[in-house]
Amino acid sequence: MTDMPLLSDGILLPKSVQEMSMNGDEPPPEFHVKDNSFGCTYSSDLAASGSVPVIDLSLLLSSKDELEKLRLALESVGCFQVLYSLSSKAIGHGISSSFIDKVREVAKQFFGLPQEEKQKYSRAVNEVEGYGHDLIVSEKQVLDWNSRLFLRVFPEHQRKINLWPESPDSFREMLHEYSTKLKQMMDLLFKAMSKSLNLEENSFSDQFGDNPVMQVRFNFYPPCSRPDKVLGVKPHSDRSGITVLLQDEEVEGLQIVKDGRWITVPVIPHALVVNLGDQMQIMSNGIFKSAVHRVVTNTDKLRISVAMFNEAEPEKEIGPVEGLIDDNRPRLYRNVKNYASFNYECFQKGKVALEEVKLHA
Ligand SMILES: O=C(O)CCC(=O)C(=O)O
Ligand SMILES: [Fe+2]
Repeated sequence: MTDMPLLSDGILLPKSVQEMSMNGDEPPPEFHVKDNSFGCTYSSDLAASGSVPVIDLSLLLSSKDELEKLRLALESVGCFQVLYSLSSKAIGHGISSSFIDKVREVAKQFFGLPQEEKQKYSRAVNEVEGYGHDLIVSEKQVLDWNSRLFLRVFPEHQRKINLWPESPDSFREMLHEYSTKLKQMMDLLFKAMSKSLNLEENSFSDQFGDNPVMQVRFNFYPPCSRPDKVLGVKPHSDRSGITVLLQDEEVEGLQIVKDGRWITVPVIPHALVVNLGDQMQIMSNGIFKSAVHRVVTNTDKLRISVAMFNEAEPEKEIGPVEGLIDDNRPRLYRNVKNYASFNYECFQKGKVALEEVKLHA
């Protein structure tokens, strides 16, 4: 690692994954997966195309069966796909397939810009927002084979608009519209999740506060010559309440753990993937599972995904909802504030945040 630039709190490899991919370079050892800490062996042989429940958003608040399907999905894998209808009127949140095509197109155009242009939005040291790659912050860390653009979208007054690309032209407008629509969808999902557990509709959203944080992450995974050794994203669970993920329109790569095995989340037209995050696992007193997931690489196709995350206002304390604590199910987690920064501290120490907030009997 001698000729790598040394930053005050992290090391950046001299070449971006995009450059290495274009040159056909062998990924350096910093990217090689050795093992993982989630009890699943890293082996692509284990990955099977398994089923992930598909839920119709337009039925969620009116159909008991659909609500039951949601609850079962969240109690088992913490992941489902949600169909947004082709007709925007049918749902009310106004997501049409042509708008989804636009989001994908704009994301593709951004990642297709020359490196110097994208560097304009590159993040400052120790600041998570902006365009960039993994920094090495600990010796044990294995790097992810991706570039990404990470931005805060809500609360609106906290947007760092100078980090929002000016090119392509429609980027900012698209992102504002996309995040507004997804906020509505997340509100609806929070209500449905409460209802599915026989709780008051606002049980989860009240804990998130009036101005919950929302962030977006545009992920770009270039082809990789060693998919047997290198992951697009290592196994992790999201720190969010929920994550709504727009997968690439044709290239699969996302896998989740189901019954101790990795299964591929298939690409379904007109569907968004919903992953439950740690904050919802905490608020549901462990009834809902934060989905453990990863992204695999492939040798010849690039893949783009767009992940939208919500989290509680940092100064609000979150914890298990009272109605979900009883003698049979004692309180599993302590209350916690600012889970985002707590999660990052744990990551730097090689610890799992969700384990650290667990109450041990
Ligand atoms: O690219 C994907 O499918 C998933 C990305 C992901 O897990 C994340 O951004 O947290
Ligand atoms: Fe994730």
